[in-house]
Order: sequence, then C-alpha cells, then structure tokens
Amino acid sequence: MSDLPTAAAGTSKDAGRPLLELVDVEAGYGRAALVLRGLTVRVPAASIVCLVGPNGAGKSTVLKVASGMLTPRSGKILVDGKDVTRNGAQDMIKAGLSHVLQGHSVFKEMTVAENVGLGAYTVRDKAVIAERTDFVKTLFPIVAERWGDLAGALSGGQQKQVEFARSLMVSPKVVLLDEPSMGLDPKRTSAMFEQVVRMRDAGIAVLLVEQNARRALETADIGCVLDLGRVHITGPAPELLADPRLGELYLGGRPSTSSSTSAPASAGSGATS
Ligand SMILES: Nc1ncnc2c1ncn2[C@@H]1O[C@H](COP(=O)(O)OP(=O)(O)OP(=O)(O)O)[C@@H](O)[C@H]1O
Repeated sequence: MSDLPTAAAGTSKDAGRPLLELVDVEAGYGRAALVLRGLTVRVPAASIVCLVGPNGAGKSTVLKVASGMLTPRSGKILVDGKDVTRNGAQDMIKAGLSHVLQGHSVFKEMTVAENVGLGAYTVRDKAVIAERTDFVKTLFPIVAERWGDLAGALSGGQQKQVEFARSLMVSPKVVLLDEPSMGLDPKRTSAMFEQVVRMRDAGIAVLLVEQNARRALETADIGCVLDLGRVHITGPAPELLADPRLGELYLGGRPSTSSSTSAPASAGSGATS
C-alpha cells in the first residue's frame, strides 16, 4: 500500500523474522493456580497474530505477560531476539511493545491531540515526537481530521483509532491489542479491523486478542486457539477458519490435537511460518 508510512521495525526484508516470542510460559495471579501452562506464541515481523479461545482461556493474560504487567513464573519472553523476561512494564515499552488495553481508554475531556500526545510521555526528543505524530496522522486520517476536537465528541470506532495512534507514539515493534472490537457495532468493527490491517501493512507486528473469533481470523495472518492456558491449535488463519476443531472448542468440547492439520501449539511453529 503506497499511501502508508512504514515503521522501521517491519520492512519487507524482515517478514517472517520473529519480533515477539513467548516460549513455554507459565504464569498466574498471586498464589492462585497457573493460568498459562507452558504457552508458546511467536509473532513474526509485519504480521497479525490472533489469539482466540473460550472465556477464561488466558488470552488477556498472554498480553499482560507480554507487556510486563505480569511476570511469568517460568519460560522466556524475547523481543527481536533479546531476552526481556524479567522486564517491568516501562522496560517492555522501551524494548518495543505497546499495549492497547481492553475497553475504551481515551480521555474524553481532552483533545485528540492531547490524547495522542500522552502516548509519547516517555519520549524526550521533539524531532522524534514530530515524526511519530506525522506517522500516526497519515496512518489514521480521522486522527488528523479531528486533531483539535474533544475526544469525547468522536464515535466509538474513531476513539479506538485515537487509542491505536497513542500506542504507536513510542515506535513499537509489536502492538498488543486486547479485544479492540469490544463495544463496537458490526460496521465499526469492520472499520476497526481495516485499521489493524493498515498497521500491519505499515510494518508493525500485531498480537490481537479477540472474542469475535471468526472476524479476527478473517483479518489475521496466523491464528492461535487457546484453551486451558496453552495454545491448542495454531496455523495460518485461513486454515484455522476451516478447521472443525475451532467450532468444537467454542461449542464446549475439548478437541483432540492428534489429527492436527496445523502445527501443534507447543512447538509454536505455526506462528513462525
Ligand atoms: N487480576 C486477576 N486476578 C486473579 N485472577 C485473574 C485476574 N485476571 C484474570 N484472572 C483469571 O485468569 C483466567 C484467565 O483470564 P483471562 O482474562 O486471561 O482470560 P481470557 O481468555 O482473556 O477471557 P475472556 O475471553 O473472558 O476475556 C481466568 O480464570 C480469570 O479469572
């Protein structure tokens, strides 16, 4: 797409190189039982990897571990090959990860410009901030059009674009999106997924968690089906869409992985192909 700006981390020569790797991760909350039980996910450069699965499978927990909000009990997290397993949230941002949380998080009484600017609070260099501002305004035209307006005057889908723009101000290598379709009607959900594709096409890798499994898999390059804190099935998203085990899982069954047509999850290989 020629009208898109390109992020430094994701030029086409990098395609396929894993930018984010969670390897054999175990994690949980306090003294409670483990939520993630040996989970492996790889997010290649310039790709959308989508985590789907039933309620409570651990999808949001994967994003919390990746963004440093929750420290894993074991396993490794690598960003661009560098071990960042013990990083806290601020150091994960420096390493190249940006997390867009579930729900709406714009400050409605502040302008779009002020909301986007908050994303750059860790950036000191004014030239970098100016470059990033141009980048997000080009990527999300509505952000440029409504720059001086109060964020609360925008529609839900437009506010989501403001959140996306804010997350890109730190020049992330990988953006973590937690249920971005939440609260959006079908038309706005489609528009939102188009914006996710624009991010990918601009060279930013995306790890996406979605309840709306079918719609998300139609958008993603790679799908990972989580169940009971592990990746149960993974592979190219179009193949997963056609896999009857996806339906079985959502209907409450526990599908067998023995007749796997896509790579077994523990190897994480589907996400690197
Ligand atoms: N802050 C927390 N403290 C304790 N337990 C938690 C916390 N957050 C999540 N959990 C538990 O971890 C498990 C996985 O939750 P998580 O939110 O990761 O699942 P999910 O797959 O994203 O679910 P959903 O699709 O319903 O959002 C659940 O059993 C949940 O109750």
